[in-house]
Amino acid sequence: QSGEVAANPEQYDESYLCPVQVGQTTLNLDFDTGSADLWVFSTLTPKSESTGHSLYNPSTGTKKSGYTWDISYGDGSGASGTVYADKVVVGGVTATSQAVEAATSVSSQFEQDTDNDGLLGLAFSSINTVEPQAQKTFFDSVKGSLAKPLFTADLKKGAAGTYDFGYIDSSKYTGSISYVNVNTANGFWEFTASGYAVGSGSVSGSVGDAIADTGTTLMYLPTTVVQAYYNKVDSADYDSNQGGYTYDCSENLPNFLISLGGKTFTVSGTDINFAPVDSSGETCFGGIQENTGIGMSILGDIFLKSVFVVFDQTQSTPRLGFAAQ
Ligand SMILES: O=C(CN1CCCCC1)Nc1ccc2c(c1)OCO2
Repeated sequence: QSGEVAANPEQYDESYLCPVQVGQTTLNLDFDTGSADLWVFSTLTPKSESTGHSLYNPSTGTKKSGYTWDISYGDGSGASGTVYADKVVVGGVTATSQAVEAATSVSSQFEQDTDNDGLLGLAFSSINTVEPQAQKTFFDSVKGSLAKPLFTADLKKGAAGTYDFGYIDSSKYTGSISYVNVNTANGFWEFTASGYAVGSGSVSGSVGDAIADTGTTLMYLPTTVVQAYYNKVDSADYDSNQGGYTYDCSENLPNFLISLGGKTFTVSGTDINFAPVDSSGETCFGGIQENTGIGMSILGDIFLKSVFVVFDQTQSTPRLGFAAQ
């Protein structure tokens, strides 16, 4: 089988939500290549936490007795609950007995984002949080039945993009796809990014160890790289109250160039201009921030909306393919 699903941006492209049939209900889920749990708001979630969300009703599923899950994300958000097996359909691709993690508790960030009805993890199943037995991601559940064991991400700035499962749609990118090998030891789509440049010119240095993470809004890079970037933005400075680099919204940001698999990709300065820090619209928060404390760089949506990405398990070593879109 193969299929295509829309990826609809929230305000400021904070995250992208995709319609997914879970049991007999369609939910809008955040496809997250940085985690491996498929969890949903449910009729088991306290009403005080689930108002405004679409809810999965586990009555259509088969309860996995004694199974629980509990996930915490890098931004401090999290959720936990119990586990059911049920039908999950994404863009016409069907997992007939997918582990569906029903939330019995969610953190305030999820409670407040009423567009988001849960997450569909697309990292490696080795980091799934279900106890006493880790469960397969949706991709792992359907991989064997896909025309090709791969999926692609084509996210866009302020417009609906797509995730495709089982095929590469050559109309969604330009030029050739350049591939890098993935290290799955940490359960992420992790690879080594090469040189970078600020503004224009030839790339140099090295961004290094990085993950492709559709569930993270921004780009988190080494301090040296981030300082080199904001040195080219006159009004920029690190604002500890905001927890990152801010600048005058009126200032034009330089492009950021990064070399992956021997090909240089350009993230436009307009894409790096993330959002105002408050309703006055005077000061803006940058889409490139420091990776301090994370342990690797994260190429999140700010980067991914500039490229077409292939998450490829056609070979014994998984690969990431990047092309300009
Ligand atoms: O937490 C996430 C992504 N997460 C995906 C699931 C929804 C909530 C956001 N990313 C992240 C990962 C590491 C970080 C970070 C953010 O901020 C600083 O370090």
